[in-house]
Amino acid sequence: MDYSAFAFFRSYFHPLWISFLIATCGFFIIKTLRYHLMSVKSKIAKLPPGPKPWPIVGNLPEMIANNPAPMWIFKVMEDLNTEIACIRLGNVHIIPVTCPTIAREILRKHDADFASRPTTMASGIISSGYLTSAIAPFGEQWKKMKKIIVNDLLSPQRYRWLQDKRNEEADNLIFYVYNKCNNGDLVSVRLASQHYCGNVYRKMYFNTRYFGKGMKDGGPGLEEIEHVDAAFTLLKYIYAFSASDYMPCLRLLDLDGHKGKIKNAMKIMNKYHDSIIEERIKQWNDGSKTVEEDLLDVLISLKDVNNNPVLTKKEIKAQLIELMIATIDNPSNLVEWILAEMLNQPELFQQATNELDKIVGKDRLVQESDIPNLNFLKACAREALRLYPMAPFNIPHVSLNDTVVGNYFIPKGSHVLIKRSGRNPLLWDEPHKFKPERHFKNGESNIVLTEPGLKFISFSTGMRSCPGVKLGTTMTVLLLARLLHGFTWSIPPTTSSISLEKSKDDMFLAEPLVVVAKPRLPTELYNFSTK
Ligand code: HEM
Repeated sequence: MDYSAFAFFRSYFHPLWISFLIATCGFFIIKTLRYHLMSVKSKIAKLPPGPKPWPIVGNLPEMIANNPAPMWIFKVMEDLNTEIACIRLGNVHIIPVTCPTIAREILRKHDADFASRPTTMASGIISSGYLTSAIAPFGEQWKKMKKIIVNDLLSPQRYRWLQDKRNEEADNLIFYVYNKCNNGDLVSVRLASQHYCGNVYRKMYFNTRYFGKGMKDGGPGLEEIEHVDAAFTLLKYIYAFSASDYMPCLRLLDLDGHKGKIKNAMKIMNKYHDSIIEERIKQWNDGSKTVEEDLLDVLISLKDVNNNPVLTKKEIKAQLIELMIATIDNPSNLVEWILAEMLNQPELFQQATNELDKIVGKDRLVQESDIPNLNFLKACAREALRLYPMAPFNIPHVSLNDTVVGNYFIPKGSHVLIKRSGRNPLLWDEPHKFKPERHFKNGESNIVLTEPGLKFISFSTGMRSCPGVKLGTTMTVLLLARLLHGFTWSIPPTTSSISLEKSKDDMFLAEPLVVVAKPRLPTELYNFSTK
């Protein structure tokens, strides 16, 4: 054997090479076996139980006859006594899931298999053709936008950078409610909460509270009310089971009127956003703007390695609309429900204010830095997430592969809908009762709003989970804390009790909570010169 042949032999039979070869072969053998196992399993496994579909239209007739669709789906599951079902709408398999164990199997074990989103009429319009992150199906565009949201908009440094803007809006909330009290007006908790969330959003992204002239009492003007209402309209219709999504031949007809409502709401959003975005891009291009002052500046200034803008104007516009929907809905809805529950259980008010007076005292306003110590308040927010989520189902996940879950076959392309509220009597005692103290049961001393066990869905888990945990928690808890620390709340004399009835066609309280607020802190704490 000459030297080169020996070297060849030595290099190819080096133990490292052999280990590498064994590992590679092992990997491919396991992958192939897993693939075969899955196809065998999927041949054996059956679809989850569900109502018998009609030819072509599937269960669409029943869905249309039983509005609202989510309630009908829950009823179908109850009648079938199942925690996972299969309902066929047109040729789409809808897989509703009400069981945390199966939810964990989907969002943890098979996370990558369920990492896509449906393409619907509404989501296509709202995201300008899937240019955004939450709505976009799995793919390069989703990866690009999610990375920007996580790294450039919601990073810990950015969160600290935006603190003054959030503080201004927390102060403005107190100022506005105080002015209402002083005028002897009742306070709409819904309006105050939604307005606070809208303000935080506008301040963070557009560096302004008002799109119009503004209001002296700190409240919303017509423009801000229109802006927030448009966002809630988009939210209401984005995944609203429009028949035309399952029967494309109906698309042109807009039979349920969803398309018209979405287009109107988009017109309003664009009316307020577009001119600001366009003017700002111009200012950066002509050099009249050089310092980043808000997140719109951040998005415009993102550059690739060749110093070209990372985002197009269209992408910025679409992403800002999606972020508005993502930011404002949950905190305002949760806080309205919490106050309604507290008005019916005054001892909860007492516990909350005891905590606030102990941690914060009465000679300053509650701040973001107090949140880690406000465990009872966080337990209230957690309890509201368990009972009163903003939507009946998590944002739909779409399966990218044939998969077996809970021993059932889930075909590629299925829309998986995981129930958000957690009211299973096997997991919760008195499941329908608002009992914040249940979250301290296991000696918990640091309450958080996340629920990785998916006993209810708060921020979800896995690849498509919410990147806004920190901001969402801060906005929810600070909104609640400011309202409870700054004011004593009571039922108007003309009302006997607060109804906890849920609205018929969405997840809000049926009637907006309009109640009496009285200042409970020294007068000087309410005097702000609002910006
Ligand atoms: C209390 C407040 C909030 C709650 C309860 C909440 C909850 C959720 C939930 C349940 C999802 C769906 C996860 C899934 O598909 O499995 C989600 C997605 C998302 N949220 Fe939030 N969210 C909150 C606040 C925010 C905020 C403040 C932002 C950003 C500023 C945000 C941005 C997003 C985005 C971009 C997604 C889509 C992620 C993806 O598809 O990859 N959220 N959120």
